[in-house]
Amino acid sequence: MSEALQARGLKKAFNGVKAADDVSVTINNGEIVSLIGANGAGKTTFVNMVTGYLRPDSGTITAQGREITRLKPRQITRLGVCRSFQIPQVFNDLTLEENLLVAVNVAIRGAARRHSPLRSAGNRDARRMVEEILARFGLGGFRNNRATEVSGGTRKLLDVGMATISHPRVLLLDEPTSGVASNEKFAFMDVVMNALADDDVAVLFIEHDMDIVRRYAARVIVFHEGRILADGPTEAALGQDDVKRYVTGGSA
Ligand SMILES: Nc1ncnc2c1ncn2[C@@H]1O[C@H](COP(=O)(O)OP(=O)(O)OP(=O)(O)O)[C@@H](O)[C@H]1O
Repeated sequence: MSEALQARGLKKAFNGVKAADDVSVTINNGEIVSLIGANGAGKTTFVNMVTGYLRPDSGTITAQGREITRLKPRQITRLGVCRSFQIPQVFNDLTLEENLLVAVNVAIRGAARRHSPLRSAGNRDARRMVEEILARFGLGGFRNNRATEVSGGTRKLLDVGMATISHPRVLLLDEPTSGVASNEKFAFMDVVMNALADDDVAVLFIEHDMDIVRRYAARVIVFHEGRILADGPTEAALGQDDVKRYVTGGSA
């Protein structure tokens, strides 16, 4: 099956404000998709619903053909839909290596209760997994630094690395480049995309910087007032008149 994620007719209102108003999206395996839209357009609401942090008022969500609509975040993670947050969810007082060890052990413990190659992983496997992520995300040189001692970009790489521990089929990144210095953004995204390139993982990332969107996304989904204004190949979507008018201000 090529469908990694399918959302159908998602609706969510907060005190009468329609944060999602009949949102339907299908994402295929291996697609790199950017979610864009003005502040309050409904991007994070969509990501929160897909990852179980918010329950839609109506609509359905499936991942690899399996319904996940009412599952808890941890259950959804175990089914291969993982995320990073706008603010990195890392332990500031731990080193990068220790942060990864904690995350790997949580993943292994979760896997013990289901059919997963991680189920029988022991301490040595945990160490190997940590080494693999340190290498894949170019973090080896910072392994003994605490999370507070490294740059915003490095902390974000750690966060994204932690989100990939169980080799997700769908990875949602909420503003991955926020908090990354502007002169580091492209290098940061290069590392992230290279690290994910071999996994055939579908990547959805929320982004406000159209230079980043153009460079890394093959497809763009444009949110506006809780609805999807455009969904298609990057240049076609960004070139749409209403997208220029309501979202990119004609600059894209
Ligand atoms: N927990 C909540 N309680 C009340 N209103 C909310 C909540 N979450 C989102 N909203 C509202 O839903 C709408 C969509 O918000 P959402 O955060 O999804 O937008 P966004 O596109 O991610 O914006 P941003 O780019 O600013 O992060 C906004 O009007 C917002 O105020």
